Order: sequence, then structure tokens, then C-alpha cells
Amino acid sequence: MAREKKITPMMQQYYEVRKTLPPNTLLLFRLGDFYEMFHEDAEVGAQVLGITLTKRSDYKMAGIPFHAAEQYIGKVLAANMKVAICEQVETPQAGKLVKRALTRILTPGTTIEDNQLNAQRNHYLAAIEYDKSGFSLAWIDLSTGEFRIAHDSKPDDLLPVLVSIDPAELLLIEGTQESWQKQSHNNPVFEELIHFANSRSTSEQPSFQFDCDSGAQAVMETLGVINLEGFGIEKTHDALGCAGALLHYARETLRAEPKNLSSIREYSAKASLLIDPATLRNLEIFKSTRGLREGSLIDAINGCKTAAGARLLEQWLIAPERSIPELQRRLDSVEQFFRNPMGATELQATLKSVRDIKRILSRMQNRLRNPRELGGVRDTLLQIPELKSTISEVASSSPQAGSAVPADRPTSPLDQLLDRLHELPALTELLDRALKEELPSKLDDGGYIATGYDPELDRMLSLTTDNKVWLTELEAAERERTGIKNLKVKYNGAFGYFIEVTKSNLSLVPENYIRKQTTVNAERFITEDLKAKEKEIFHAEENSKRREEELFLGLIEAVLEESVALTQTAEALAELDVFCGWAEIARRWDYCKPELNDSDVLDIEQGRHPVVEQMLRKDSQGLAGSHAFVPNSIGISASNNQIHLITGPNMAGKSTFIRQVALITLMAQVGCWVPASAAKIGIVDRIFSRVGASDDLARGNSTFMVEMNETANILNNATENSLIILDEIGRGTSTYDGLSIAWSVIEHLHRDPETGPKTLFATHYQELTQLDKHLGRLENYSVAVKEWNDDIVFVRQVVKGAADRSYGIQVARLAGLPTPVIDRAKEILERLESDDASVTVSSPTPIPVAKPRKKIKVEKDENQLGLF
Ligand SMILES: Nc1ncnc2c1ncn2[C@@H]1O[C@H](COP(=O)(O)OP(=O)(O)OP(=O)(O)O)[C@@H](O)[C@H]1O
Repeated sequence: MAREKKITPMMQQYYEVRKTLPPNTLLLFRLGDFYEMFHEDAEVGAQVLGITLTKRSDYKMAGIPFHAAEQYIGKVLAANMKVAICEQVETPQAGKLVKRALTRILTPGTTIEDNQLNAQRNHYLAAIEYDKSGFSLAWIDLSTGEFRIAHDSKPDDLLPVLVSIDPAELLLIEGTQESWQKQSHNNPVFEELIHFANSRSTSEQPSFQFDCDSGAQAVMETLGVINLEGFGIEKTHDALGCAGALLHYARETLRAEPKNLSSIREYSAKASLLIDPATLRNLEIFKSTRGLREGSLIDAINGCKTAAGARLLEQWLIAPERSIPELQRRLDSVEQFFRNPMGATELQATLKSVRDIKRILSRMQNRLRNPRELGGVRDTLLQIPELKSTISEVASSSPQAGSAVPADRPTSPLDQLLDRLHELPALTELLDRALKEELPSKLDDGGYIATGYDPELDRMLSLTTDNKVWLTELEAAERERTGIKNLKVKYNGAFGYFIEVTKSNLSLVPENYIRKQTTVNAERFITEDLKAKEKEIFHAEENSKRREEELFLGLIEAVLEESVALTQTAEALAELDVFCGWAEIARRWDYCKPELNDSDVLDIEQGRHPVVEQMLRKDSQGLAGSHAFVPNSIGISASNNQIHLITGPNMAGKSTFIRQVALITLMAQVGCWVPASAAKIGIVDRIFSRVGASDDLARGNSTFMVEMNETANILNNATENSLIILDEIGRGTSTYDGLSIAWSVIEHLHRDPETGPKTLFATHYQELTQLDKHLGRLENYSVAVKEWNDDIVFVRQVVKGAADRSYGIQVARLAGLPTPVIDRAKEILERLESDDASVTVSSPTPIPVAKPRKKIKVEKDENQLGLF
């Protein structure tokens, strides 16, 4: 009979913890100064972290030093895996098994450690449920305490916000992904959801965790309220199930209640400007088509000096507004700083020394505390009085820069900001008095409480310093007594304090020295006196360390008592940062304050593309602005000139123009000033785009399929308050199919006799320009070029009227196509345009007999047009 292998008590402890963990989790098991992984975890860990795999008795092991654990954990999370931390929870004693406990599970969406978060970006964990009642969504940022829910019967209306928040981790009900796969056939919503789930860490959870009633209960308990009315949320809100799932997951991973959640807000698609996922990508709102921040709108309009400011900007772009009063408040606030550049610059300089209070608070509330972050609270609070007085000065100065400050000033849009900035003098004074100037980042390092703050600590510390003096004196005295000139009193972790005598002096060692250790060149001794003193020193050090930690916890408590005021202050600081940044960008790039109204008109004078303009300026450094952006105006209204059909040569600037109109509208609806000389923006409910040809092979879609999916989405969801930009629709298929689709799309958008979504339609189909004769609200525009001999010069000016030709061959020549190819193309074009398929052109290869271009004649036929 095989003898059963005996498991050591420590490994028993390990297996107990290991069996409770969720799948895809690596267990880091603390053994002294290392976190060890065993068995399969060790194999996976060694591979993911690039560390050595070793074998101990009959199991595999891999370890990482505990002090460098954070960087290794970051790598595991980046590989979309979870990390469970099992710590030693008592001081180890020889011969006794040390107690261990699972203290935390870190997952991609719940980590709150500073070095695992991107300071400039929000870090969300989201839960989704999609059933008969519609689409429910909840998301949480444990690193800041933001908590939101949303429900909509139309999933299309919540996809924009889901894609924009870009959660690091997603919770779904068990079996969800499989059911989405089954339903995805030709259903763009499911396709988008599958793609979305595949591109991030996803955990499927049992369905009871998504139960609405228990979700409501969990939310109330976590927020410490008896109902949710104070947050404007019904107890029966459909997304409370998702919210409950998030809380359950957060509790499981933190191994405690999340302590930094104090409110929950509902996101309403109806109150927001919606930008569907395709348009977010096409307009390069959060990242460029190359997947980088550089080249995106958010990058172009980010003038923030603090990470919290950058995160607020992201939140505002995630949910652009439709509420004019809120947008007006933002625009007016920017104006104050725009008109007071000195004040704004001063504020920005001060903001640089402000710390990320929201994230610091979240960590403190969830038991991750260190002296340096506590010092961050102090350093920030110390700036508040100065910040407030500068803001007051800015608020007091009249809109005309340089004019006198009125004694009794009228209310200012900045008053609201001032009210939310709390000085908290008592807490500031306490932290200032209690903490040293320079602070360690680890609590264990000690030495962070200032001298004079606590007499008891000072007494204990003086004991240890006195003891150290005693040791120096002992060294001098023993040298004197023994005559050993190089005798040293030293310390190491294994033996504590000892006297070291080199081998050559051993004959001089007195009798009371007790030999402890021999090294290559010396012997180490102790004495009774030295041991007694050592005990005294250790005792004093331990006591002072304990006392210091007690004081530290007292300070943390004092900070947490003010967490509401501190959170408000942090939020106000973030706003201040966004406003000052926008004012600076507005000055640097000559932006204007848009006028907002609820009309159906967009009226932009001398508008520019915010990103292309900045790129051109960068590229033209040293060329005295020879590549300056050419501004263009537009006046478009849903009830008057609803559809602008824009033709013009390749490379003329059609796409840039239609995108800039969409971006300017979006910028106005987040409250930012806009790149134009004047702009009147009638609030829009949605921006749609069908731009460029991008295939989506990863999702199994061809270029044309993507194009048609996006077009279908637009036609099904656009309202008369929407803005649509369509770029070369129909180009992904044969000319006639494409032209016919483009044509009927225009007719469809124009079908209502009174009004329709404002549409900018860029096309190379010259035939469409004739539609203006029959569609009353369609106008032709073109991007002008100048002809010079056989060449063209781009002037980038949008003018009224249709373009006469495409100049594709001239542009191809500019692109460097070989001359014979260009000449041949011209020949072919002439033949095709001659309408005569029978003409033989002398050429190396016979020209394929193409179907001649049909002339299109437009005839009035009630609502439809005739094709001949
Ligand atoms: N108003 C402008 N001022 C200066 N440069 C511009 C302007 N508009 C466009 N450009 C430059 O011209 C380039 C081509 O513009 P764009 O892609 O908009 O042309 P297009 O007419 O849509 O071309 P195609 O029909 O081939 O797609 C842009 O990359 C940009 O650098």
C-alpha cells in the first residue's frame, strides 16, 4: 500500500486558501520576505512574470520578493488575470506556524494601487445585463468612489456610454457570452457587445448576484441609507441588479466592504448627447485610428495640470450634455479664466502642487495607507486658501480684462466652485504640525511624525538616540580598555549588537567577552552589558514604532472624518483645472465661446478642425505657418437647408470639413470653447457618422458590411435633432449599387416634408448633385481647387455649388504614380467618358469594354426621381 504523503501544516494552510479562490487567479502566499506561488500557479506565474521555476520536494515553486511585488502584480493584471494575496497576519515565532489570511484579491477592474492605475484615466468595473426589459448597466471606479447606473429599453442608447467608459473589467451573468454569440447573426448590437467583451477581462457570475431586490438592498447598505430617493433612484430601478453584482464582486476582492462609496448617480441617455461606438472611433474622440491618445480630440483639448482634471475631462466627454444651463456654467467659467490670463496662469502653477485627493482618500478608506499620501492631503489643503483668493480675484474682475474690481461684486459662475473648495483649517493645522516635511512611502519605514507633536513619542525616540550614544561611547571605552584600536561595535539582523575584533588583535580580548561568530578576518563577541542594552534599544524602538503608528491612524481618522468636504474639494479642484486648461487652449488656438440655444440651426463661422489644426502647426514649425489651417463656415438647419451635399476632388478637404462640424458641436456640448470665429449651436441629441472605409475582419465583417451596418444604425436612430456626417457612402461596392444606395439614403433622410436630421454628405458621385432640383432642403457645396495647366492647387475653401469633376488622376500624380500609368489612366477616362464603348484606343493591352457611364437625367416623379 502506497504510503500517503504527509502534507506540512504550512501547505495545509495554503490549500485551504487556494480552494476558495475564483478561477484565473494566482495565489501569492507570503513566506517571510517572499510571496511564493506553488504548483500550477508557479508554472503560470513563472511564465507571465519571466521568473525562475524551482522544484522543492515534490511541488513546483516560484517566488517574488515582497518589496517588489507591486510591479509583478501589475504584470499579472495586464495579462487579464487576478492575483490573490495571502499575508502573514502575526509576528512569526520560532517553532510555531504563523497565522495567514487572504487579505485581498486584485483584479484588472478593482485594483486601487497607485502604480497599477493610469493617473490620467478613470478605471472602471462594469456590469451588464441585457434582457427583455432592455439594457441595464452599472459601473464603479473603486479608485475614486464614482458609482453609476443606467437602464434603457433601447440598447443602442447605452452602447455609447458603455464603450466610452472603456471598463477594465466586465461582469456578466453566467452564460451571457454564449447567448450573445447565438443571437449575433447580423445583429450589430450583439456584435458590438461580443467585440467589447472579448477585448477586456470578463467574469461571468451566478445570476442570483444580479437580482434587483438584493441589489437595491446591497446598494442601500453600502451607502448607509434607508432608501435611494435622495439620489433620485427608484428602489425598483432595473439596473440595481447590476449595481448589486458590482458590490458583491468588490467586497469579494477587497475582502471587506468598499468604504469609499457614498453616492450613486443615474446616467440618462435622454439627458446626454449620444455618440455611437462607430462614431466615437471615426471621429477619434478618445484615441486616434492608430489607437493612440495622440491625434485624438481628448488629447487636443486637454490642458489639465492634474490627473484628476484629466479624468474629469474624460468623464465629460463620455457623457456630453444636452442641458444648456450646465453647459452655460462651464462656458462662462472658462470665460472668466480666458479674460484673466494672469489669474489662470497663477492658478495652474498652484494646481501643479495639488495631489490626487480622491484616489488618496479611496485608498485610505480601503486600508491602503502610507505617510507620503497623508502628506499629500496636507500639501493640498495648504494650497486651498491661496487658490480661493486667486479665484475670488478672477471672479471679481469684470469681464473686461484690466478694469477695476468692484467692491460689491455681482454673482459669478465661479461662486459655485468657490463654495465647494473647503479650507478645513483645523485639519490642515493638525497635519502640518504632526507630519514631517519629507515623508516615506512605506509605513514600516517609520520616522514620519514631526518632533514636538507628541511628547510620549519624543521621549521614546530620545531613549533610542540615548542608547545609540551609549553604543558609541561603549566603542570608545572598550578601545581604551583593551587597547584594540580598530575594535568596533556593530549590528546585524542575525545577532543583534556585537563587538568585532580583527584576528590580529585576538590576544587582547578581555575575559568578559563571549565569542559568538568567526568570520574570515575577525571574531565577533558579545558581553552581558551589551545584551542588556540591546534589549533596551529593541524595546524602545518597538515602542516608538508602535506609538508612531497609533498617531498615524489618529491622523488618518481625522482625514476620513472630513472625507465629504475633501471629496467636494477634490471635485472642485478638478473642475478648476479643466476650466483653466480650456481657457489656455482657447487663448493659444484662438477659440471662441459658442452660443448655445435649442434651435435646429448650426451656424459656425470660420470653423477649424481642432486636431488637424494642431498637427499642421506642429508640422509647419519653421515654415512661418505655410501649412496654416484654412477655416470654413457652415450654416445648416433641420428645417431649411437640412442636407449639405459636398463634392470636390480627392484630398480637397471634404472629410476634414464634415468632421470638424461634428467635433465643434461636440466640444460645445461638453462646455469647451470651439475653434471658430463665432458659433451658434442648436443643441443636438446625437451625432452619427459614416466615415472612411475600415473593414472589421476581426469581427468577420467586410468593408461594405461595416459601412451598411453603420448606415442602418443611422437611418434607424436619427431624429430631427441629430447631426449626421456621411463620407462617401456606397463606395465599398460597385459604382451603380453604391450610387443607388447613396441616392436612396439621401431621399430617406429628406422624407419628412418639414424637417430632418442635419446631414453633411461628402461624395464623389457627381450624379447626386442634381438632387437639389427636387429635394427642397438639399444644397450643393464643394471644396474649391485651382487648376494650373494640368495640375491642381488645393485652396481648402468650401464654396456654394457643386464641383464639376473629381481630379482623381491629378491627385494620383501628386501621390507619385508613375507617368505611364497616369497617361494611360487619362486615356481610359477619356474613353469611358466619351460614352462610346466601340472606339479602339491603340494601347499595349486592349481596354476592357466597360459599360459606358450612363447619363442621369432627373425627372420629377412625386417623391422619387427617375434614372435613365
Ligand atoms: N481646411 C484645411 N486647411 C488645411 N489643410 C487641410 C484642410 N482640410 C484638409 N486639409 C488637409 O488635406 C488633407 C486631405 O483632406 P481630406 O481627407 O479632408 O480630403 P478629402 O476631400 O476628404 O479627400 P478624399 O476625397 O480623397 O477622401 C488632410 O489630411 C489635411 O492635412
